[in-house]
Amino acid sequence: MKSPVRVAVTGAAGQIGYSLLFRIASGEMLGKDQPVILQMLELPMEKAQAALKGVMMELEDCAFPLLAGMVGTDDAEVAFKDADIALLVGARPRGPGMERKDLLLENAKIFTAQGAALNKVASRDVKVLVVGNPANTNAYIAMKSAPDLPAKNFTAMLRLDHNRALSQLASKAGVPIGDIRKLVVWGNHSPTMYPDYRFATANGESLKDKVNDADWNANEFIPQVGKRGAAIIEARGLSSAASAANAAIDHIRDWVLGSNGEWVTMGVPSDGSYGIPEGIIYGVPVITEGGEYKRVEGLEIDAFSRERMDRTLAELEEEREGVAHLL
Ligand SMILES: NC(=O)c1ccc[n+]([C@@H]2O[C@H](COP(=O)([O-])OP(=O)(O)OC[C@H]3O[C@@H](n4cnc5c(N)ncnc54)[C@H](O)[C@@H]3O)[C@@H](O)[C@H]2O)c1
Ligand SMILES: O=C(O)C[C@H](O)C(=O)O
Repeated sequence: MKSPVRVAVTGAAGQIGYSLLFRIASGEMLGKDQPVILQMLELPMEKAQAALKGVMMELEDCAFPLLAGMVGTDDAEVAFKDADIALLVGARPRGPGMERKDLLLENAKIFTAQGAALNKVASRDVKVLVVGNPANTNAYIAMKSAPDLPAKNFTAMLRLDHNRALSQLASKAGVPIGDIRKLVVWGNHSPTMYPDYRFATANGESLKDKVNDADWNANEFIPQVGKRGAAIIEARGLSSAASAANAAIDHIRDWVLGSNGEWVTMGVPSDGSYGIPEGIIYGVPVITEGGEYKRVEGLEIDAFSRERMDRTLAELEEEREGVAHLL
């Protein structure tokens, strides 16, 4: 039997938490042979703590053989103690009509405090995934607030965007989702993101050549993927939860267990490649192996792509400026 992995989840009693925790405990994230200890953080408020207690009762009632322990707390240093993986979900979500920018300052404070707590008590190898919005900039804040941890350990979730793009492309090209390779979503998890299917293939065939529709790309695919979060909020009255939890599972599973040579999108601190200034947390194509991610390098960036990539970068730089006084 493997020794248990400590998985911290913040916002554990929220919508995403409720879709996420049970799948982690059942082995869908780290494997059916990997015991986990769930370390769950919620706000120090009676209602949030009561809801967390209820979630823990339900976890108990599932009798998951892989669930080797549980901690429920309102103290980040307890939740992050020796954590191997930290899923930073807890933050205020957007409501109808709100832009991600509206959340920036409100949620930023959470990530300075949680970055500092991770810095103090988490495993030095902790893998951090920020889901709470604005996810890229929150990951940047947490990374900057944790100077003793390697910057590469901090990532933001663009996997939901990647998965959304996969579905849309599969439907347009008339190919099974599982056949699609080499898709990427560049940049910020916001409407400026750039889903890029120029390199995508299905069974070796170029999907750009197959689809051959620049108008669809510019006027349907890119905006629809970018605005999908708002469309879900409009339809549900609540932001996406099950699909977000699913993407978080995909992101961590691939990071830990490997992507078998396939491209996946992760928001990671830039190394300066592709004209993205170092340190900015930007969605890029990566291949994961042995618990590490490696950027796909040397892709050609044409003029259309450059313009899109610079636009989403400009937004990230603006967000970074907006929180500079907190760091
Ligand atoms: N990156 C993505 O693709 C993506 C997708 C969907 C949602 N999101 C974001 O994820 C976040 C959570 O969404 P949700 O629908 O679960 O929201 P929710 O309101 O249902 O749950 C959030 C939970 O976090 C808790 N919380 C708030 N501040 C906290 C703190 N400082 N420490 C611990 N817990 C805290 C709240 O009490 C609440 O239970 C939102 O910011 C949302 O916008 C991101
Ligand atoms: O769009 C939102 O605010 C929620 C989430 O980020 C999403 O993309 O569904």
